[in-house]
Amino acid sequence: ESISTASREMYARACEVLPGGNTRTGIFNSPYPIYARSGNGCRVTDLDGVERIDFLNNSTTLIHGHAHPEIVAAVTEAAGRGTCFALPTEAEVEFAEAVCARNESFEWARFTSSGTEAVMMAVQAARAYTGKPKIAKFAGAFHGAYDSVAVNNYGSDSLTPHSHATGTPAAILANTVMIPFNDPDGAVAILRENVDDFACVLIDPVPWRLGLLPANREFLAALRAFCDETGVLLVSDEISSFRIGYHGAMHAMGGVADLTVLGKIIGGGMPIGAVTGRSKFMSVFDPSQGTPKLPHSGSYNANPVSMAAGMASLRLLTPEQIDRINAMGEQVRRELRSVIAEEGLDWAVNGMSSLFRIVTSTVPGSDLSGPELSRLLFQALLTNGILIGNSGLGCVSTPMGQGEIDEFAVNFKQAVRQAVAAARS
Ligand SMILES: Cc1ncc(COP(=O)(O)O)c(/C=N\OC[C@H]2NC(=O)[C@@H](CON)NC2=O)c1O
Repeated sequence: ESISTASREMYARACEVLPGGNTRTGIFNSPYPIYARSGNGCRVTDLDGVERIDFLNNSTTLIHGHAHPEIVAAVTEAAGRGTCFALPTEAEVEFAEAVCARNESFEWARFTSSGTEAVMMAVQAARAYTGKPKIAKFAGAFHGAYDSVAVNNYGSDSLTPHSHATGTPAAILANTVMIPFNDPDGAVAILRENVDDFACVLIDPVPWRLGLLPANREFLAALRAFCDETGVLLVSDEISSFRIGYHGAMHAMGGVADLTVLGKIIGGGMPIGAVTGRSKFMSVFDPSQGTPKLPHSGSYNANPVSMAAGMASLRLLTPEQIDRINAMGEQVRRELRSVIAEEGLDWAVNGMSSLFRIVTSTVPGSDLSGPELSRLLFQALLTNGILIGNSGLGCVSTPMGQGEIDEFAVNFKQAVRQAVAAARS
């Protein structure tokens, strides 16, 4: 049934000028997406004026929700003094100081306008520093649209490289090696097969496309030991997982990376990406000693509006706030699990800290499994006042309180029943 008349009409209009009316694959939903009109705190309103609690927060970007007054004030003030310059600004230095203060391995930082670009620059920095061509990534893990890493990034554990970007040259796939997650012996054995060709290992310590299950400490220790022994760089992509602790995901799990990629929450809702890490590796970007090994420009790199929004976002993200949303995240996972148990379903609710992911049945052949059921659940939640990702991804934001969690639990029960009924009809 039509969830939103205005969105359906807007979608028809969009299809005249955008491929499939879309400009971001991850948020396309058939028969048409719901269009946002506005957001305020932890609630988002669509073109029909329907309000929902936003447990997706732009795929976990908006850790302080929509239109946080301090972030809006910072953006407005910065924009009023000029949105971008072909000159560096104090805002870039101040924000780099704030980012580097988050983790002792963040000696130098560098900014981009998206996480995808930051992953690309981190991989290129590893290749520039080591002179080696190959990179290793985990089968199924998502790291954005850069073609060297957009390989096996939809959750499959296949170790055979395949790209979802049709037409990616074989030479790209030849330099991207798949290794198995949380399998120290399996991963290190594959790495040793081409040890002299590797620039880096790229890991998201809490890979949400792999079900949002964290890397275990032994696994991280095995990767660190391999990298220390061989000089292969360990690159931690914490674009989504940095929020799990004040010093980031690797730190929270006892690991140490050589380079760390950041994005999403550090930008306060404005376009952002960052590469951080040991100065010896980051030196490939340094132009002060002559032509850098790795030139990297970008018209909006470190633009003062993103810097100001990022400063406000990090300032608001105190250890106390992180502890509070992490406790709420634990409560959300507990509430959803009890609903699933009451309904007699074998679904899982994974995640840690303020992140969660609802994974429908993993029993092979179950009629209540797979992406189709996740989409039915997503649609049912939309008609029950809740927004989560179409793959079951969600997160808690700082404007939330007990009321939102209680409302989610009640509406989730209704949505689960509707989704199961629809799956069985
Ligand atoms: C670990 C990781 N690495 C790199 C990126 C890319 O950063 P971006 O260019 O700033 O989007 C991301 C970005 N986003 O992941 C979620 C993304 N992927 C998606 O498929 C959909 C998920 O919707 N449920 N929407 C999204 O925004 C990431 O999580």
